[in-house]
Amino acid sequence: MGNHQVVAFYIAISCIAFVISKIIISVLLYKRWKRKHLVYEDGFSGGKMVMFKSTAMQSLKSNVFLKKTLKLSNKDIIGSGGYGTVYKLMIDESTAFAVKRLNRGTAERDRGFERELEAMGDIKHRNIVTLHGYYTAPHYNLLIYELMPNGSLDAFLHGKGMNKKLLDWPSRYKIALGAARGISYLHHDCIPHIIHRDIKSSNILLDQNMEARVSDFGLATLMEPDKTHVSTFVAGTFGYLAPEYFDTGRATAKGDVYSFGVVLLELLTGKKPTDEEFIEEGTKLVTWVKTVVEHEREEHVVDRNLEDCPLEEINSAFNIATMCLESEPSKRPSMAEVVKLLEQLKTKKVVL
Ligand SMILES: Nc1ncnc2c1ncn2[C@@H]1O[C@H](COP(=O)(O)OP(=O)(O)OP(=O)(O)O)[C@@H](O)[C@H]1O
Repeated sequence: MGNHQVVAFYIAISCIAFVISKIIISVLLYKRWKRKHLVYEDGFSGGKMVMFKSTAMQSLKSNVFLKKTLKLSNKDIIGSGGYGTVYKLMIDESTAFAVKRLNRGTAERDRGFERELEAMGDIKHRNIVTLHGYYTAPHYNLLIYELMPNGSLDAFLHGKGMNKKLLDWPSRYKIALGAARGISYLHHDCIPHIIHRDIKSSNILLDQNMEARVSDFGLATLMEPDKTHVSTFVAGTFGYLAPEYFDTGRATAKGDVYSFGVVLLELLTGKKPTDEEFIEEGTKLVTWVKTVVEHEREEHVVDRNLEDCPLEEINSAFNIATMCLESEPSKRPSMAEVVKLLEQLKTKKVVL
């Protein structure tokens, strides 16, 4: 064999080895995926259900689950948002799930579904709602979550009639700290890091122990490790959006910090950032509170139901909110720092 033939032989061997190794890796990855997921094809509607294996799902019979999911109707609705309707799926006396239906049709809706799967697929954290699986059919998609029996923080604080319930300061503090821990996990511990982009009180759900769980990842954006921002179309909810995001469309972790600051103000004042009273006056909850805090008159904005609570703690919480709401993003603390500040507030190590 001449020199050229030897080189060609080695190149051919390397190529074949490369292709075989790729095939083996793909098969192993697929096997791993199959081990973690249960897939049910529904021949009737042309849909496919994928459930993530977990202890909660272990005892469920696939056909019962699929049948009940497909039978959901208006009487099962427990909430609705701009992107979809949420249903309560009762499997038996002791097992229930929340199912969010997203109608297909626009690219943006399909993207929201994909984003939610990309961001939530592998997340397990006590302050983030667990996604148990999904169903995809030609005209709609379903996301299957853990059911949060106490609904959303928004309904607790601003619900009408029976839905509005009184929350004392220890409960509000626990919710603030839990939500901060959930967002901090997304920002600092997930690889790639995740920016939520729609932190607000209706996306903070409450479990049976009134522990906060961050939900709704329909706008979430994964961050490449070397990036500090992602340019997107401006989305989210008026009243919670950071000013720089509104102006430039650059989504950063500091934008979530700002939105968290608004939620903290909501917990302290009991006021809704999207209240007509603010919109009519052409102002915002943030501007109103900042002016009052500057004059050290926090007691004028504190929710009446918190009037008998430790003033020192309330004032420190106001100061943490003010830090999160700095107009200059670099002056805002990171979510990890916010968690520390909130923890120190209770142990009284911090005087802000
Ligand atoms: N896992 C869940 N358990 C219990 N209730 C839920 C769950 N997920 C959502 N909900 C209820 O459904 C409501 C609507 O949720 P959804 O995420 O669709 O909309 P939103 O966050 O209120 O608004 P938007 O999607 O427009 O930002 C929530 O406010 C909550 O009351």
